[in-house]
Amino acid sequence: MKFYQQSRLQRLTTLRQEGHLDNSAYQYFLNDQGLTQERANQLVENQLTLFPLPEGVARQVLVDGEMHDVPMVTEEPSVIAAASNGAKMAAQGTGFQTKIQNRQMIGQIILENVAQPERTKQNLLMDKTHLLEVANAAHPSIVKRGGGAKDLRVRILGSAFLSVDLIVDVKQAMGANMLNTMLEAVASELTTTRQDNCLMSILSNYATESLVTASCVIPVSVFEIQRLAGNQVAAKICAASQVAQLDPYRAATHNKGIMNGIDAAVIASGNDFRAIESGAQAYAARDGQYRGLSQWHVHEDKLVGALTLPLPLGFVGGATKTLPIVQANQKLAGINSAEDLMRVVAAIGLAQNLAALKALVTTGIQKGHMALQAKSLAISAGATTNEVQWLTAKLLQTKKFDLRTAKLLLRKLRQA
Ligand SMILES: CC(C)(COP(=O)([O-])OP(=O)([O-])OC[C@H]1O[C@@H](n2cnc3c(N)ncnc32)[C@H](O)[C@@H]1OP(=O)([O-])[O-])[C@@H](O)C(=O)NCCC(=O)NCCSC(=O)C[C@@](C)(O)CC(=O)[O-]
Ligand SMILES: NC(=O)C1=CN([C@@H]2O[C@H](COP(=O)(O)OP(=O)(O)OC[C@H]3O[C@@H](n4cnc5c(N)ncnc54)[C@H](OP(=O)(O)O)[C@@H]3O)[C@@H](O)[C@H]2O)C=CC1
Repeated sequence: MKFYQQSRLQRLTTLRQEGHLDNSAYQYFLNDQGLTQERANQLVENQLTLFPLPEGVARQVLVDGEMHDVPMVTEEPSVIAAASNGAKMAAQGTGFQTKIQNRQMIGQIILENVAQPERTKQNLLMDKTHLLEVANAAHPSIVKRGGGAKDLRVRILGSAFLSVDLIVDVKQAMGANMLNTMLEAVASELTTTRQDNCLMSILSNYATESLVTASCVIPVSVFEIQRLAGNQVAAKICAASQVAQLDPYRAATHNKGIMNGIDAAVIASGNDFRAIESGAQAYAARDGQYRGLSQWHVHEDKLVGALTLPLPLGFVGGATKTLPIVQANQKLAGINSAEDLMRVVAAIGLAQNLAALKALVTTGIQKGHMALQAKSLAISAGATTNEVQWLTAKLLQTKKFDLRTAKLLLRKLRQA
């Protein structure tokens, strides 16, 4: 029986037997030892309750020669199936190859009312060594870990603003808090010793010093479907990716498909998904036009895809220790560092994109998506656990995926 056809308990047993869950992680998932109300009350303000979301796993995601089971948290049916589908197709070629271009965070101190921007810029740059020392003195523990402030750059914004950009090696953390501490120390130094007008200081989520690329090369024969030859499907996937380079209306949806996978994996990893979303969207508009983050082309008889985006993810810090499930997820995913996480999350984004594009240019999205969405429709219509399977099957038969039809069918079942 396929993994996704098994019951939840069977799936957990399979993962344990295959060695992907150790006993503590297995017990954690089995007994649903989620967040307690007490812990939640310590995490956010005015806490009322917990908001549960389903967590599933995309299986056998081949990244740099290693298989990963990637936990994904999402409310949307078909996302995890699509990620698994994309990963399966990629594994029939090279799997995903990844490259981390850098892993540093950028923070900004904004100066306002700068009378002589170019002169101030040069003065600040001359003071770079001292300012880096001030930054590092504000967070000495990261320096002991081999990280810390590494560079300082200055950009003139408009006629009277300057951005003093601090570049920090944050090691295994996402680094927002440590960066903000450093930035405020440097801002205070600028105000007191140089009388600069500091408007604000905060890290930038446009994390262009934390770029990662995932790519894959897949024989076009993998894409053969019904009447369409593999090379025809591959050509259509390339054409779809080209449209996302030309049209922001299509690019936004193309990128939503990528973020279906990325957000779900990022949430499961306990990272700040708003930070990742904002960085990815800014990067998509980096040359002044908003474009698709991934591109596909055919080379000889292979489909070649690549996705590059900023993924400043943390393996420690943030919610990675405060949400107990994150440690179980890290074990399940076989992730041991921030770099592992960046590679796997980028791969999931490309897998998700491939599955969506293939569906769009062949059967259309509704066939696969609605087959899985029908279950949600059945639940929305009020079906009980015992009725869901019957109603889902009926909806697929009628091919009418609306609430009215679902309610009507359910009423008929109950009257029978
Ligand atoms: C839905 C599928 C996967 C069906 O896929 P399929 O090809 O019709 O079915 P299949 O039975 O041949 O399955 C192929 C593989 O998919 C996986 N798979 C198949 N079913 C399951 C399942 N129940 N649970 C877990 N995994 C599943 C699994 O890996 C399976 O291989 P197998 O293990 O059988 O050898 C396919 O049609 C697909 O990938 N569609 C894309 C769906 C999608 O992208 N959904 C997101 C919502 S739409 C959206 O928000 C984004 C979008 C589309 O707008 C982005 C864009 O426009 O670019
Ligand atoms: N714009 C944004 O995106 C903003 C985001 N945030 C939030 O900030 C949080 C992330 O900030 P972050 O600074 O990462 O998290 P934390 O404040 O949790 O700090 C991480 C800490 O982990 C410790 N640590 C232990 N081992 C390591 C290691 N190997 N490498 C690096 N650090 C290690 C360090 O402390 P020590 O060395 O002292 O042990 C480090 O300061 C998220 O919750 C995010 O939502 C906050 C403000 C703005």
